[in-house]
Formats: sequence, structure tokens, C-alpha cells
Amino acid sequence: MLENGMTFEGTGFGDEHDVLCEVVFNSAMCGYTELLTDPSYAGQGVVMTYPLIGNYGVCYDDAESTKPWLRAFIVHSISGAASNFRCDVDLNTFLKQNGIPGIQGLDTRAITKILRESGTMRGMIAFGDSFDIPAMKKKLDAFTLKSCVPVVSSRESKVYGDGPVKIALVDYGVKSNIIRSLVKRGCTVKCFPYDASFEDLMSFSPDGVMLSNGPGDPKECVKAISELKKLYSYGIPTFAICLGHQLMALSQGFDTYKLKYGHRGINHPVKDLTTNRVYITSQNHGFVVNGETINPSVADIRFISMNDGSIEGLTYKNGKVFSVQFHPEASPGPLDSGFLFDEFMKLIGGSRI
Ligand SMILES: NC(=O)CC[C@H](N)C(=O)O
Repeated sequence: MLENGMTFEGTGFGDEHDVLCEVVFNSAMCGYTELLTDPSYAGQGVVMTYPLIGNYGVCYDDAESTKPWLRAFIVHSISGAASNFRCDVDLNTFLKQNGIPGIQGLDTRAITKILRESGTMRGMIAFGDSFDIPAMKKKLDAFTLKSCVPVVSSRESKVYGDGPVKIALVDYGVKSNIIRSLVKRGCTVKCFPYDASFEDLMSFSPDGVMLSNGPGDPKECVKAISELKKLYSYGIPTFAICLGHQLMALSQGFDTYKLKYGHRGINHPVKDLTTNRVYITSQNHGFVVNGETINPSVADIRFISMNDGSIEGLTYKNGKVFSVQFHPEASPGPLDSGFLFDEFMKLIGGSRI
């Protein structure tokens, strides 16, 4: 059931239990393992526009975190066969083991058209043979999605890699490939929880700071925003991705707003205004920085979406901070914008490539 009262019937899979969620769509044709384990989907029910999902099973090495975080998986049809030599487990079993419900047999492209028309909606998935529709609607109307950042951010201060460049990473719900991308470039990455203070980060004496992706409305991360204000004034090389990008913008007094239906897919074109080159990027965001609120004496717009002109990246005037709304770490998606990690290394002055 969508919050506008429309209902759709399908067949359950995974761990069948009733859930309330925010319903969003993703247009990727592959990469569902990375998507399922991307912590930024916490609280959301993800509708896949591509009709066949699960045909290559789930390979644990492809996971972007320790488990799937989304609230429900909504597909047209889940493959009965998991055909890949790397496959560890089939998709249905993977979701079952991790407590995530799924529904298949829906016209997910029709649902996507509805979401594009009405905007992102809340939804409820219920399992059974008969349904109390008014009771479901009541539950759905009463539901609000609270920030999942505290849930997905790790409290363990893990360290990855042993390279010479020290990076303090703030984990708002980090995807593993951000960490891998840094380790590969000669970094030692220490992870800090979402509510780490500026002083906590500096106690590691980092050469640079990485601000991760993460779920939900950036404005709910009040503490992070005030800590980033201090970080910006201090002026240490900082690279921010997605939620991190939004939080840095908020810390400088810029505003964010919710897009009608978000950007979720692996073929989103963005233009680099400094070179006029267009990159095909991986994206997963519902919120965006409001271009009209950017103070030109604080930051320049570097990247814009070729689909709707929205802000996709900023370069800050202190010469130390840059940020992107899209995912240079890909996983899933094209590696076109991976060079931004090299730019970060250059900014630090510690490139070991
Ligand atoms: N992938 C992300 O970091 C998403 C950022 C934020 N939760 C949004 O939806 O816009």
C-alpha cells in the first residue's frame, strides 16, 4: 500500500513480516547486492525498475557493509536460479537470513511512474491471505521515518589499511568501497561514529578527513553539522560524499531540500563545470543542496545533474574542502568519477599512487 491508498498484490519472499517504509525506486539493471547493503537505504523500501533480480545470487565480497539495511525489497520477479561461480547464497535466502521482507510479482515500472508523478511516498507491505485495508491505511498515515544514521553508524573505532596517509572517516553509514578506495591509495583509515566531535577526529592527527554517505534527512544530524562547522574553520583537506556533502553544506549555512522522487540508479550524468566533461555516475539520494542558498564567497558549484540541473558537487573557497552528491566509489555503477579520490590524495599532498 502506498500512502495515497493505492494497493498492489504480489507474492512474498525473504523474511515475510509487515513493514512500514519510505518507497523509492532504483533504475539499476544490476548491482543489487551492493544496493541492498548500502546503509543509505535504511528505512526505505526499494522498488527495482529492472524486471529480473537475483539471477546471479549474492556474493559476500560484493557487500558494501555487514548486512542489508533497507526495509523491504520490491521487484517484478526474483530469479529462481542463482547462476554465478562467485555466488555464495541465493537472494531469497540472503534476505531471509537477514530479516528483510520482499514482494515480487508487481509491475514495478508502473509503480515507478506513480512515484515519479506523485513524488516519494510512504508505504506498507503486509503479508497474509486477507487484509484489513482501513487498518493498514491508519498505520501508514501514522508512520514517520526517523533518522537511521545512529542505527547504521558503527560505534567501533575500526582502522583499515596501513598506508602513510592518515584519514579520519566519519561513518554516517559508510559504504565499504569508500574505505577500499582510500586504502588502495595508501591510506590508513580510522572510522569515527556519526556523532564524533571535531576534537575526537583531530586526536588521530589525520592528514585528511572523509565524510561518508548515509541515510535520511541531513537536517536531522544536528550535532554533525555543528562539528563540521569547526572542521571547516580549521581547514583540513576534506572530501565529502552524499550525506557528508549535504552536512558540510548545511554547516556553512546553505540549505537542503527533498527532491520529488530522488536520484537512484547507476547511469546518472553529471557535468563538471570546470571542464565541461560529463561523467556517468552512481547515485542514491533523496535530498539535495539548494543552489540558490550557496554563498558564492564560500563555495563554487562544480558538478550539476544533466537530468534536472540540481547541485551534484561543490568546491569550497578555503581550498581544503570538496564534496559530491553522487558516488565516486560506485559499487554499484561506473567508475568514471573514481579520479576524485586521486584529487583528494593530491589535496593532501600525500599521493602514493
Ligand atoms: N547516499 C546518501 O548518502 C544519501 C544522502 C541522503 N540520505 C539523501 O537521501 O539524500
